[in-house]
Amino acid sequence: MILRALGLMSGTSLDGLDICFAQFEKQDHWSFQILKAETIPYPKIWKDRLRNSIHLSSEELLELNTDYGFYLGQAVQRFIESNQLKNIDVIASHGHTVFHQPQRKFTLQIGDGRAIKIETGLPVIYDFRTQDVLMGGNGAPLVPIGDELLFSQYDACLNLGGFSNISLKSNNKRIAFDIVPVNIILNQLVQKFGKDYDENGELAKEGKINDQLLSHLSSLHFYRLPHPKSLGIEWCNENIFPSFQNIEDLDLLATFTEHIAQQISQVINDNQLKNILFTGGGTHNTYLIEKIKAKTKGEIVIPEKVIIDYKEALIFAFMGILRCNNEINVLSSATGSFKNHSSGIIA
Ligand SMILES: Nc1ncnc2c1ncn2[C@@H]1O[C@H](COP(=O)(O)OP(=O)(O)OP(=O)(O)O)[C@@H](O)[C@H]1O
Ligand SMILES: CC(=O)N[C@H]1[C@@H]2OC[C@@H](O2)[C@@H](O)[C@@H]1O[C@H](C)C(=O)O
Repeated sequence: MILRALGLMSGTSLDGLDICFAQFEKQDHWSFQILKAETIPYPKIWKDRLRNSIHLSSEELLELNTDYGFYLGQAVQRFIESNQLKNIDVIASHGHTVFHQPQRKFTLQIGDGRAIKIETGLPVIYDFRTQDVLMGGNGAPLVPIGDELLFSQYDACLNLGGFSNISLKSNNKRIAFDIVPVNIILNQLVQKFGKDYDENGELAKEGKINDQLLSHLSSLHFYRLPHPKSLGIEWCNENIFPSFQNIEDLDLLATFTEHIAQQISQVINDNQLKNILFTGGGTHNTYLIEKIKAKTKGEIVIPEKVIIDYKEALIFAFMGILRCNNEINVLSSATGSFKNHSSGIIA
């Protein structure tokens, strides 16, 4: 049986809405094919509205939830029409994360799925994280189910986004954890040069590594903690940015790029990973990738661009398909909930 789904993903960097249209087939195991994928850049108004969402009153937030749902619905309807897509079984929408406090048992991804259904007339699955949080889990990471069922040929899958995270098999269980902040720091450092990101690590290449800062960064407690563990901007504000005083910007870039490469290669080497799939925007940073390759014995697999840029949206599309079949789409070994489950509200 062949099933086709549209996955919608709004990443932490607010560059735009990732849409991935893919088909999935289950024989003895699941396989996929990406048919069309696109990032729709957010207009300034939407970037501002989403960035400001944490400061809204309850009423304003409810209004944003509705407005953003219709925005998503219209964006995906335009995508369907302009690409003349047919035979779509389901739309799976991650939404935009506003709050995420699993310890207090709530997480909020806005963008009402019912509005997407009204705009498109298609079945929609949304709100993938809440059920896991209610079941004692962290509501994240969810992507490991896709790593397990669609990318099992790799020892591990590593994402280089705002933060770097990895999922891998350990004692027959898929575990996942954050490794080190990546673009959330690099992007901030290059702002002084009037850039959004350090293209191919060109600026980092020009700087000199500051050994004292490098050894301070390596000594941070987080890196010695066992999994599961995750990082957030609050951790960077407390532990990373204050150590950047009185050091040249180019040297900071060089040192932090080296730090990222060291932490990632240590995880690869410690877990004796033989082949690791790299995805997420940071995979385009050739200088960073060269550094990681130089420090590891494992094979760093760089897939085609569409997988680098759309793997998360692809996996959300896949989670939608699993949900339609009432199959498990969240792994408790990755999120910490009390059992595997099939999550997402069906609009
Ligand atoms: N050629 C390049 N050189 C260096 N960095 C790049 C390049 N292309 C993209 N990037 C980095 O990738 C980032 C976008 O990555 P991605 O879309 O995976 O982030 P995200 O979706 O916000 O992350 P997350 O998975 O944390 O939500 C850019 O902000 C930039 O830092
Ligand atoms: C709450 C939330 O939106 N978390 C995101 C975020 O962006 C990256 C990281 O933090 C990851 O844990 C998660 O998304 C990915 C897609 C996941 O759940 O696997």
